[in-house]
Amino acid sequence: MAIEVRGVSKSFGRTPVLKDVSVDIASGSLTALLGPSGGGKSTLLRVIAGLETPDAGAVLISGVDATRLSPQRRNVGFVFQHYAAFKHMSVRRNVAFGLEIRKRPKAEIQARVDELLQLVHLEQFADRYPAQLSGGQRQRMALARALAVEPQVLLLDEPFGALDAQVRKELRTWLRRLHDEVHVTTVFVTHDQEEAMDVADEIVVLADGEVKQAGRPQDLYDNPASPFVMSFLGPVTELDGRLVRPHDIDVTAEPADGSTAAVVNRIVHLGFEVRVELTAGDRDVWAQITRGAASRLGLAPGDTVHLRAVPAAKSLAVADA
Ligand SMILES: Nc1ncnc2c1ncn2[C@@H]1O[C@H](COP(=O)(O)OP(=O)(O)OP(=O)(O)O)[C@@H](O)[C@H]1O
Repeated sequence: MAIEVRGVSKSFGRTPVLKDVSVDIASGSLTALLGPSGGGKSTLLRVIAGLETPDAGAVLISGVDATRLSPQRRNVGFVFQHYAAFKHMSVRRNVAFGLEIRKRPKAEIQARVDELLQLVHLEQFADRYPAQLSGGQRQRMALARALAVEPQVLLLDEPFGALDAQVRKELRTWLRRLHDEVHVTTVFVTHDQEEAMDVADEIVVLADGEVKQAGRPQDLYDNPASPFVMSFLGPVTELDGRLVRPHDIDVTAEPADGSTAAVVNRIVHLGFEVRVELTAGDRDVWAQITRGAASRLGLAPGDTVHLRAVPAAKSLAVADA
């Protein structure tokens, strides 16, 4: 179901946390709310869920004004970072919980829970207790529980935030696949741009309570609306007063039209790529080049080289920051 957030504002005391926020979330999409800590992501998610009431503006779910509806009546599933499972209940009972309180017939519950456990690859753990699962398995159980009642919308607040990097990566791939199977409109909060780029169809960049930009990951990366978005979505460096992506800088031994001389300080080999740290005038700058390019140039600290942004490079004036 599509979600429309229209002109939502919310303050806690005198502090505005959401300022006239409007967001369109397409039906069946997987959308990331991405931004720095304290930017208002969780608050926006809670407003969509009905756990917070906005001071102004509206939330429409599937075209219906849900602003004054209780969370229960919005038909949303919710998963938090520190998911609280029922410790004394088996995985199966945890997943069944929402269906049991809705007094669904036993056979239906059993069939649905089996299907969900399969979907989240926990069928062999059905009779374990939450304490006997790994963190990643517990989060998958939380997702199965949220999906059990067939929500129209799934809202995930840093669902993998507390897990280590490797498990996070596995779970986000898994979430993407799950979403491709069930297509429930999903919004997840993250402060990790790589996670957002990897998983989401759409990214909404939220900072200081405002939507800084929204769009497809590649579009935001290639055409950031501001230096803030550009630096939030990937590495940047400054060359001649402009922000550019370090992989968009050409490093040459000889000067070229419009190039800037720079002195090599340090060369860092990062597997396939090489990070070259330099000083141009009184400014630090870095370029990311391939191993092949680095060895062709025969770079060494103290060398003077010449830098130029490649012709198609996206760059923004630093003064806009
Ligand atoms: N119930 C509340 N009462 C008072 N202030 C709050 C409340 N909830 C959130 N805030 C404040 O609102 C601001 C935005 O918080 P929010 O949790 O929405 O940000 P966030 O982008 O999700 O950050 P994080 O990534 O750290 O979770 C913060 O400054 C926070 O301290």
